[in-house]
Amino acid sequence: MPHPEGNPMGDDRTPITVVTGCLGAGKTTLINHVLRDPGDRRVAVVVNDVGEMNVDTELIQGETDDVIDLSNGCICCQLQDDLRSTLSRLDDREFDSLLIEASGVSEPIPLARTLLGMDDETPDPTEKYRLDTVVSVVDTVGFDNAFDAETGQLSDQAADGQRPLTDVLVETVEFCDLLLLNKCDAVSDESLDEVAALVRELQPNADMIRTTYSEVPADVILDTGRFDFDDARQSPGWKRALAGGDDGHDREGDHTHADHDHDDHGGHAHDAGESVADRIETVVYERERPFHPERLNAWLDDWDGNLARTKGICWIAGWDDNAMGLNQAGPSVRCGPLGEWSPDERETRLVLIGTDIDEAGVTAELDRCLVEDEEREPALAENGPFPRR
Ligand SMILES: Nc1nc2c(ncn2[C@@H]2O[C@H](COP(=O)(O)OP(=O)(O)OP(=O)(O)O)[C@@H](O)[C@H]2O)c(=O)[nH]1
Repeated sequence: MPHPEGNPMGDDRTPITVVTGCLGAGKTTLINHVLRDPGDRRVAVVVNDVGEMNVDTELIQGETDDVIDLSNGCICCQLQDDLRSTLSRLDDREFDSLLIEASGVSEPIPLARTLLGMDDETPDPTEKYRLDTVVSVVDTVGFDNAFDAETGQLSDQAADGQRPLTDVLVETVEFCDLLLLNKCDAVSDESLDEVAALVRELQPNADMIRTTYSEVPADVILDTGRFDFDDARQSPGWKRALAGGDDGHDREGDHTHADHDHDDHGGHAHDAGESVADRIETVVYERERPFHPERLNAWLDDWDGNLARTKGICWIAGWDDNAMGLNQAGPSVRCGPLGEWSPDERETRLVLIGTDIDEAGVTAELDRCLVEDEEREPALAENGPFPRR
């Protein structure tokens, strides 16, 4: 079935749907489900696996002959060239939609940039294709565990030997236009509501559908005309909070006041009848004074299980020429130089998203990490704690 409003602006290029999500989330299950009942579309599939053997290709091959295997690397980095040349080789007249299953460790933004021809490499995929939909399949069981300070299961598994899975998990949620909360059969209703509320805070824009065995009709993910790169880049909850967008934040230029979403969440009183969604909070922390590196590092080490996501820039003493990007997703915390800034730009701007955050407490903790008036600013120590990777 074609896109209900026809191709956007008469665009007759072949639509691409990218399926992202962590290892084991249900991406292959989704693709097989769609291939079993694609309507009147012919669908080709590109499957990426980081290992030498692409198991998913074998799992999908039973459903269609049109499976292209890209393995032994990730299409968002090592296999970008292979992806471009594969797409250009394919005869796009043979199919109506192309599904790309990203590996469980693929970062969605570089992959989207490749598909949108934004890296100016040849062959340019946009000659034949348009990126149509980015679906993020969320393993609700894994998500629940990943952000649980007690278990923190995902954090123990190195995704590619370097990046913790929580990073990838959060990125795929933040950069998409459709979310499938999958494995709904395997979590309690309460956990599911909690995951849904947290996912919504991380990603306020994308449509969200609860699924079991990734069961959605094909036309929900194929040729939808949903994708817009700029919208997707601006949609993460932390970006909107920092920009003072429509998230209920009061930002009156008061850089010494941590703020949060009182309107949406009804303040701090957590009585028994309060829903999980009410307990998810976003706090903005802004200061024009540098952090003491050792104290900030100790605070980062002592990850508060209630904080699911912290993102933003920090001014860290000793690193005065560099805006330091802080990126925390569950127990994974990275912080390193993002680029130079001029002296009058220096400030810390952080967004903290989590459940039952004690706003005053976390603000006071962060304030204690700042360099005091009477303290001499620490010089950049050679063996200092930053960058943290
Ligand atoms: N209980 C339950 N299991 C599911 C569901 N969806 C998928 N699974 C199972 O979860 C496992 C992983 O599913 P896949 O579809 O292979 O996951 P994937 O995202 O393709 O995994 P990778 O390719 O390793 O990244 C399989 O055993 C599926 O049968 C679901 O909704 N509920």
